Amino acid sequence: MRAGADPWGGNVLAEVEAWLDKRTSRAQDWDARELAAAKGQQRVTVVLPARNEAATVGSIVASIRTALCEEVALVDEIVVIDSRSSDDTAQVARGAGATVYHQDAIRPDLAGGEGKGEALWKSLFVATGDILVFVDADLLSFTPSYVTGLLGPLISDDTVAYVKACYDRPLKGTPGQTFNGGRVTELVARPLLNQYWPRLAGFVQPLSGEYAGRAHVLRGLPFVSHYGVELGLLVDLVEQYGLDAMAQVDLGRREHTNQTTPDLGVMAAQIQHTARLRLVRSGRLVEPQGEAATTLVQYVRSGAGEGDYAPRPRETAITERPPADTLEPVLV
Ligand SMILES: O=c1ccn([C@@H]2O[C@H](COP(=O)(O)OP(=O)(O)O)[C@@H](O)[C@H]2O)c(=O)[nH]1
Ligand SMILES: O=C(O)[C@@H](COP(=O)(O)O)O[C@H]1O[C@H](CO)[C@@H](O)[C@H](O)[C@H]1O
Repeated sequence: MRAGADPWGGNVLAEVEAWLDKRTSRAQDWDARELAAAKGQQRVTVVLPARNEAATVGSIVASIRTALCEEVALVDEIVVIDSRSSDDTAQVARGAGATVYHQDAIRPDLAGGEGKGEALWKSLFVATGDILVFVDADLLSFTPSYVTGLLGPLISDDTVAYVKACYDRPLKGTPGQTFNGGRVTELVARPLLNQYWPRLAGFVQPLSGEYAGRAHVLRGLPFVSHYGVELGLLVDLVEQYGLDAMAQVDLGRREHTNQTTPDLGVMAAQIQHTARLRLVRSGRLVEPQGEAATTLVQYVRSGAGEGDYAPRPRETAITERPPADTLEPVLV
């Protein structure tokens, strides 16, 4: 982050200001061929969690395979975790060159996990990379520079454990805007992080679905289910490894298949539950009256007549998987 005079005006911690200068880079700062030469014996796995992404997963996988496996030997493995898709995500991903696993077929002895966080946690049991790069499978703006940029800080600096993407996030239907996307980021995650974890206030896109980390670090962390996974990882990483072990890379622009606002309401609740449970765990919040409600009642027109609405209860409870390294391996 190239700052002139202090643009922050003392509004962020001095540690964050220094971190932004030291640990922020851009995708164009990193060259795939130079990284391929520099990575040495380290293996790189790109993991795509995918639920009903047949329309987009194939082009993302093919783009990575062509540019970063065939043309430049930077990526060693492309894994797609089929997260209970009802379309032909798995077939499309396999046809594009990915190794596809169904999330419930990985460690079936460990039943009961749900959502994106479960898909990512299960990937830890099958990905063979020393460095894992996570990329959403619904991206409409993907380029191989997303992967190269995320790998740059990790391959070039052993003291970096985790790298998060940042980018402009336009939202369909609001031309000319660059920050209307990331609605849950702007309305829920960023306020929560600024209030309770100000050391994380330097992450421009704390919920971005593109990030990378050292596999042994990720296997030592719990994974929150559903959409709590990104916030949970950020909080646990800064508390266990410190801010200086984390970096962010500007990938330019990110467009993806946007969910509806009510569906993002469920995501928001899951993220709020994640933050609340981290605050309770650290003793910063006391819940005298027991658990917070996990049913979110939304409303739809009942169709019966003016003013008639039907409640639409949505479950927002989260669970958490323990660090993968704490589990006994199973003999197959
Ligand atoms: O239960 C789930 C929910 C989501 N995803 C994947 O996680 C990524 C991000 O999810 P989504 O696009 O729903 O979130 P958004 O980007 O809209 O916030 C996408 O590749 C999804 O296919 C998944 O693997 N399992
Ligand atoms: O950043 C956000 O607010 C949400 C929703 O983005 P949009 O409002 O649909 O652009 O998207 C992210 O959040 C999820 C929860 O952490 C991540 O899993 C997604 O990968 C990410 O796209």
